[in-house]
Amino acid sequence: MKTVIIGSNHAGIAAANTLLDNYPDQEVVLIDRNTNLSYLGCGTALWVGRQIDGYEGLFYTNKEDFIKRGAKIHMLSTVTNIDFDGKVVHFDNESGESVSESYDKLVLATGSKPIVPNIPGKDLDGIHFLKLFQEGQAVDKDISSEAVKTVAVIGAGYIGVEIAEAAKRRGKNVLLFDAMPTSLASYYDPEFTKHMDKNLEENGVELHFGELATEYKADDNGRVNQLVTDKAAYDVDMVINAIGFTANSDLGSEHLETFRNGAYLVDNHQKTSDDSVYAVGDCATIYSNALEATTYIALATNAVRSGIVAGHNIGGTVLDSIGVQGSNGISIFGFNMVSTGLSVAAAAKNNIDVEYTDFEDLQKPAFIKENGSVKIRIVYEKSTRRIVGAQLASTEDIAANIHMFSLAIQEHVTIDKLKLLDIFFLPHFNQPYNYITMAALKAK
Ligand SMILES: Cc1cc2nc3c(=O)[nH]c(=O)nc-3n(C[C@H](O)[C@H](O)[C@H](O)COP(=O)(O)OP(=O)(O)OC[C@H]3O[C@@H](n4cnc5c(N)ncnc54)[C@H](O)[C@@H]3O)c2cc1C
Ligand SMILES: NC(=O)c1ccc[n+]([C@@H]2O[C@H](COP(=O)([O-])OP(=O)(O)OC[C@H]3O[C@@H](n4cnc5c(N)ncnc54)[C@H](O)[C@@H]3O)[C@@H](O)[C@H]2O)c1
Repeated sequence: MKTVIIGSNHAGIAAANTLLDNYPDQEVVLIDRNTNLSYLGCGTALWVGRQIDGYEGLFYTNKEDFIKRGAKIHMLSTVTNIDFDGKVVHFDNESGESVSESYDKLVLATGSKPIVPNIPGKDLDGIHFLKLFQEGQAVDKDISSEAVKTVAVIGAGYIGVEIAEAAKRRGKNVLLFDAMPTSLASYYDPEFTKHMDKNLEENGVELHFGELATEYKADDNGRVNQLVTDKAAYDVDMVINAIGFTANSDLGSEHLETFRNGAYLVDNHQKTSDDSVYAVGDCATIYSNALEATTYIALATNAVRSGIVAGHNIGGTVLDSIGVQGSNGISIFGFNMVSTGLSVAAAAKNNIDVEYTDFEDLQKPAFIKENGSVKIRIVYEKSTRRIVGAQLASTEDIAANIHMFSLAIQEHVTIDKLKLLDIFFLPHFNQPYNYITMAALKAK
């Protein structure tokens, strides 16, 4: 059995690893247009902001490793066309020749592409995106220039907020814009984002929310020097666009069924509408246990798990995807936020009638000196009382809490089941009347 995988980043790599590690008879071919594989984009802001020494540690595998394990891998090779009936993938290889690979099974792991703001001046010099390693290098180079004093970041989602912090850490004036009235509006309710907004402001990031970029203007050399919005004009030396990703499904969208954003529609084996074709990671849909529906969530964590599921099903072991909660986290200037499932705002947008319960308390008993306050919100469906989301914010390390809520959503746990849940107590870590128990007990 020969499997061709198009795209060898997180999702494609996970599918390839699963096949190579578990099914020795499988012939695996990887094709990718990039020079590198396995780049952890999550490290870009850490590297650009000089919180880590360099980018070298941001790759976890390479071409040679796949060759050693018996796979064939074509890097710098762009797939131009797929003959789904004849089961052949056509691509331009590293030498520029048009070549092909036949397949028994095909895995589409072509990921996502940044959404481009469609405004005048969008192609000027000094305007960046932040997806590929090479784009991270370009941003780092520009930020390292003395001439760049003011950086505008368009989009205050995860990439925008993280790179705004990085640019600030490099001593730049940073202007952060978003169409929404707060940062991180897709992940948290305003009661939580207001703390992140305050944190950004206190650290010198200038916030411009509810303000839309309408034009980028250039100097005589064709480099951006002004950002015009629906409210004002700002002199800037560099722009970073981060207004979200969309699925990169150009190769198969005419042949395969797709979701409303163009992502390949897949079943719980990651199989598309073509029996021989699987799709994984950011180019595919995913099942949300909170929504109880198919949706689109571009995250590396989902990419890895979907690659594993596809790999096993292709290899011959039936493995059902268990769906996801879209769990995510962010840490900015020492302030941490994590969320899973639906916020109250996201539930409303999806016509799910919810209640929520909030609580705020110190992480540890007051007699412990190093201690921060934690704010928690648990969101549950009114009719069934199943938990559909949770959000936490603190200067404390609260990250691991969210995994429990992720499992609760996956397993349809009700808010009432959480009230007397056995949660250990040790003053080094938490309180006997801890905020999870207290929030659950307070639920209406
Ligand atoms: C700056 C940044 C920070 C992030 N931080 C986090 C984080 O902290 N946590 C998290 O969970 N997620 C994070 N993400 C999201 C995460 O990186 C993506 O969800 C993940 O990369 C998706 O993996 P993928 O393999 O599906 O797709 P991609 O990473 O998009 O890879 C797709 C691959 O397909 C190749 N390809 C596409 N078309 C073709 C073609 N025609 N021919 C050949 N090859 C092709 C591309 O070259 C690429 O290598 C971050 C993303 C960015 C950009
Ligand atoms: N910490 C993490 O887990 C992490 C880090 C980086 C990226 N990612 C993932 O990568 C993907 C891409 O990240 P992203 O930050 O580009 O997307 P995002 O969806 O997190 O944020 C996009 C932001 O852009 C705003 N926006 C949309 N259109 C706009 C417009 N015309 N003008 C101004 N603002 C506009 C939205 O309101 C939103 O706040 C996401 O799926 C994200 O979850 C995750």
